[in-house]
Amino acid sequence: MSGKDVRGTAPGTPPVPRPRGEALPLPPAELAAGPSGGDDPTDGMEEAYWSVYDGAAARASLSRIAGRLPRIVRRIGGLAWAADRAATAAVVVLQLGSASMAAFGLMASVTVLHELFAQGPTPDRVRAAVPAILLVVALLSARALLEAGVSLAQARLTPKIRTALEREFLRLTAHVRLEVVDDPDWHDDAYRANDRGLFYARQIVGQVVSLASALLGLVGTAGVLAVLHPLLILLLPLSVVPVGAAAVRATRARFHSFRRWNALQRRVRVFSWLLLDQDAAAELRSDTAQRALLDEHSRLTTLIAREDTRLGTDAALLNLAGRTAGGLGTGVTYTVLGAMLIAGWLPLAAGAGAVLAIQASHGALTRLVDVGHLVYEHAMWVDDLLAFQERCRGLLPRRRELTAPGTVGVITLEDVSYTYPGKETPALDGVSMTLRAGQTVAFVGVNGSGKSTCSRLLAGLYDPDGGAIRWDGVDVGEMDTESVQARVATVLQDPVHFPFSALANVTVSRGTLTRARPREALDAVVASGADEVIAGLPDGWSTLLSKRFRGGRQLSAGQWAKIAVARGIYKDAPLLLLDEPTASMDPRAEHAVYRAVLRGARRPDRITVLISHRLASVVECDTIYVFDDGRITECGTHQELLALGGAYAEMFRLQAAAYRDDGEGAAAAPA
Ligand SMILES: Nc1ncnc2c1ncn2[C@@H]1O[C@H](COP(=O)(O)OP(=O)(O)OP(=O)(O)O)[C@@H](O)[C@H]1O
Repeated sequence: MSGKDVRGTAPGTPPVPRPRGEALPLPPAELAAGPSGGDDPTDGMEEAYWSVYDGAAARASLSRIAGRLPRIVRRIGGLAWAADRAATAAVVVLQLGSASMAAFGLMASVTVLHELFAQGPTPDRVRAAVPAILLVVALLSARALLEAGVSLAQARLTPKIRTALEREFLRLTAHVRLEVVDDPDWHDDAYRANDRGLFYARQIVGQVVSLASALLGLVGTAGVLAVLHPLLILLLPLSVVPVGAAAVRATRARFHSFRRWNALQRRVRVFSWLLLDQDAAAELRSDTAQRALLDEHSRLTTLIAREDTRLGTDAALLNLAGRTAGGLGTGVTYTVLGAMLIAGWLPLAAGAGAVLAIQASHGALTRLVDVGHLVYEHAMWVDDLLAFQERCRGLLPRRRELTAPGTVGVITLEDVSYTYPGKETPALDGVSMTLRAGQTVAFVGVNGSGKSTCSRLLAGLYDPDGGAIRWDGVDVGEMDTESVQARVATVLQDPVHFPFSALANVTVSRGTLTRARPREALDAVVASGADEVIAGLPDGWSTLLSKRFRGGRQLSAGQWAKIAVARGIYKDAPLLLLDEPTASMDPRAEHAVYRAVLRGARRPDRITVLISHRLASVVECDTIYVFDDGRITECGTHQELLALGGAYAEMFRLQAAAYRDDGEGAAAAPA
């Protein structure tokens, strides 16, 4: 189709770039700043789908919590075991030991009381009680030592679990397919998992240990009570269950609240970040936009504060109701105990021992309910984090035995189409082309015509919905995705400004910040013109390229562009994609880059694709593809396309006219 208008437009009737779609209506005079401050301030904000699968807390009852706790403990135990077996075993053994000491201590205390309440003169009774008192002291000391051991083992275990989870979380989020990252729902999930899941993962180990300690303490003291009189055990729940129920209700309310407020919090963070961000600082000031942003930030935080107060008030009232009911329960317990003593069911010494044991059981059971609900709540966030990680595992790029070859002779696109998730019209629609090693090709066309999308498909960042991309006849869809990405170097117009040294900014394209190939690094920076930039830095290659750190340097946009081109060249890939890399460079620098990658240093084993709006820079390309509305409408050499007199010829003349120095300039350009 060389030299032809693939839409069949007759030469001489140039399809001048035109606006697409309906005529745009006037915008409204007033803008909604965001969610309103009505009953539900998240009105109008999309609820993320994560809330659908994670509504368990809102329906939590005591029995449900009790039913789930064993599974949670097993899960956290599994994480702990995987992180550090020795420390996990130590926590379990020492915890069991500490609980036994507590139970024996209580029994010894009952013996002390028994001796003190026995018949006979007081000095004799005290003397008789001394061995039991010494035993109590010894047991309590042993318990303190064992608990210190638990804390030490826990201190070793907790950071390991958190680090392992965080590492895995970042590994997964950094590797999921690119279109996943474009999905706002995924961002909600990732934000929540990062903000809450990782945070609670650190706390939950300690809480599970406290839960186990409370449970073991309860078993011990209940055992002591059973020895004194079995009826006493039945009285216990009276005083603590109401408190626990109130705590569970408060948890449920908190969870509801967070679910509603997650999206809002994220919005607040966006404003805080914009107000803090160094890159936004200059524009913020020149637009005098600080006040508008601060106003919106303050409006949102006021809504959040109001909700926090409502939540706190509800929790306090619930707590009060729970404690009142709990107090009544305790009153009933002691009344029954008194009645048992009066009826002679219990000797006085056993009654005093029972008071001690009831108090200890009461404490243990309250702690159990309290920590149990915390563990239940926090485990949901940890579960949520683990579920998110699991979901990310299903969103990773394709893994295959077959890897992309180190060199490629011909890349073909056969009728390739691609539609972005959530969009109805395709960004690429039936694109075919052949790219040969040693060639430089250009993609040109109006904004939004599909050039970058096509280059992202070539780079293996997206998979086509239809058609195929082949490397020397082999479908890329059969190859391991990351191996394809590793064989393509992409340079973007807005490259990432890595806050690393100048050298690491170049070497990062080969996946390392610490190792360099000196000769190749130098060649790459010379080719891109970054050599002069680096030579002008105080510490040369070692200069940190970020003002955020002491001693760091800030580069200009054009200087960053040169570094980015060097990074692309240094990757030494068989396919080099340059997506408007020179837009911010000065004319001399741009010229030098084109000399390096397009003319002088053209490599026989490399395919170079250049996307550019400056048509003067694509003149020497072997083939120029003209994109329009996701399709290729023309292709050929510069001369062929000029002769065709289509969209390319029109755009070229338009730009050329702007450079004419006869004073007519743009006025001479066709309308
Ligand atoms: N990440 C994305 N998610 C959804 N739609 C996208 C995304 N990126 C691009 N698009 C849409 O796909 C179409 C093609 O965009 P693309 O970036 O490929 O155009 P382009 O020719 O490179 O434009 P430009 O010259 O402005 O860089 C446009 O309608 C654009 O809005």
